[in-house]
Amino acid sequence: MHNTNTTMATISSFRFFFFFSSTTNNALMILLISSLLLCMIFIFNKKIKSTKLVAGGGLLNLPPGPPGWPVVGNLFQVAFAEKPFIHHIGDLSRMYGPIFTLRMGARTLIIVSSAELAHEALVAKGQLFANRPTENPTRTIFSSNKFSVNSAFFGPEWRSLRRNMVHGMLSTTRLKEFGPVRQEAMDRFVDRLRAEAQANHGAVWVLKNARFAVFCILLAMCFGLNLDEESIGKVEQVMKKVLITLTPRMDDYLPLLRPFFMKQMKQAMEVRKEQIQTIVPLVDKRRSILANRHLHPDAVPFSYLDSLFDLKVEGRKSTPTDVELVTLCSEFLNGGTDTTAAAIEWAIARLIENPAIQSRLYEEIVGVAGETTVDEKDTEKMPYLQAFVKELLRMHPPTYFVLTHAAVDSGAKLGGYDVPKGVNLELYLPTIAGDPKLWSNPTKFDPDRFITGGETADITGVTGVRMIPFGAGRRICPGLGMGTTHITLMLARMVQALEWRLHPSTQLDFRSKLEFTVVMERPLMAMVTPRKKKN
Ligand code: HEM
Repeated sequence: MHNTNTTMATISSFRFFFFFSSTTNNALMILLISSLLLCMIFIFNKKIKSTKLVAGGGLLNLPPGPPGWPVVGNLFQVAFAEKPFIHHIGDLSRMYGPIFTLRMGARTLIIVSSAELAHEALVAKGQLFANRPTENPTRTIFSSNKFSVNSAFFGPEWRSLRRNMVHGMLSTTRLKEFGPVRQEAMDRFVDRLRAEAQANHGAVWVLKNARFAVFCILLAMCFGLNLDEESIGKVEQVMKKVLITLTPRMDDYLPLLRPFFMKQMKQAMEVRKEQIQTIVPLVDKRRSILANRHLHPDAVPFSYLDSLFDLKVEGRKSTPTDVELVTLCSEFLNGGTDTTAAAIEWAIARLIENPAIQSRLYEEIVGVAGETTVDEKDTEKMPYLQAFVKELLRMHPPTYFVLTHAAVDSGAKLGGYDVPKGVNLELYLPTIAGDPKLWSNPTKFDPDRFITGGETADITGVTGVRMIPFGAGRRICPGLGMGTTHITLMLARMVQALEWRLHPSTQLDFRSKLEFTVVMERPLMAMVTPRKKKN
């Protein structure tokens, strides 16, 4: 999820309407709304004639905007709607087809929602649409002027950063080296769940615990430091603040309003300062360990940060500065935390909904691991668990959209339509993985579709797009392997150690909301019972 350190902030790029609920000053509000009107009238007249333009009518069942002002209808409806318009993308694509244009203030978004067009954009014409759009001033600061893998323009700088992340840290070999770190983090995770259950009559918060567990692993991989829980918690809080700060605001869509957002900009700068003050000491600590290895025989042998210290980036003379290291490390931490935790929350909800699936998973785990604690090698021998994770990512991709893409050059065409250079290209995932033309009974959660059902899915999208929870093509998530490893191992450990049931005071509710990633609208509180054997 994904700008800057923000896998997720870009993905939640439609949450700017929340701004309204947090503004208290009425006079400022009136001023803002009048400026907004003026802006709409004067700025947004250029049209992309070739794709269908959603002109307000139909969206959220509100009356259409005045003729000739397509943006007015949309922006107002989006800004004042109680529900995020993101929930209406499916309706919009049914109405306007798999490619349409939305005008959001000064930004133009082309929304793509079919497998065919996603394949064309990301794979067949991947090179043409592998760029990222320009950023707002807040993001530019947090991304050190687009010096991160997810935010960099398509070009040599991006290639160097991405190659380093993949080979330096996310390759299969590196992933294996960090097996013991994951195993230890999983032991602590299961202990935490047991302790929380014991203290709360069997109840546990799924998302919060999963988030913390995966954050611990990523932190160890990123800095190669063994931190205590309190220090980990502090870094986690700062990273959360960063994500909140990067949530798009009204002035991102209407830059003329920026003078009214000076206070928010100042607050953002304070968060950036706090982020730097929190991360730089970790960078220094690792530097000192590397300089005095003989004094730290138990130190983690390698970390992502180590690969960055001497990184030669194409087209640059110097290695990354400390502030740039903060940006790159934050991207690493944020990229895999909320995405994985969200997947775990949905997974547990599905296990609670389907006790038969839960029993089958447990039996598979016991059948392979026996009396021992299940590990990564065991999970490779568990076809049902693998199918469960695939089905999970099909029905509950942790993000609604891949990160925003953009055309590298002018003249690019998608589905026969023009895609101008400065436009945001947004690929919507749920309509692809839920397409009845591609999947049998797509609304049913059924891991067996991948076993007895004969359905297949190449989640990289190379051989055809059917479900692409990690995107596809040049910008595909480099953490695909690590993300699925974490989800699979966490689930195996959670099911082996505990039996999961619904908390009596709650109902299962599969509605979703955006909180950096797509999480359950009502955070899942589950009841757990330790399995007889102590794992
Ligand atoms: C379940 C886990 C994860 C999911 C569902 C996920 C999903 C995604 C998606 C949809 C994208 C956008 C692809 C595009 O723009 O076409 C992305 C990009 C990215 N992800 Fe992940 N991700 C996960 C885990 C991770 C992890 C563990 C890391 C690293 C530690 C990571 C780092 C990144 C980076 C750096 C990018 C930007 C790639 C680029 O622009 O070249 N992600 N991810």
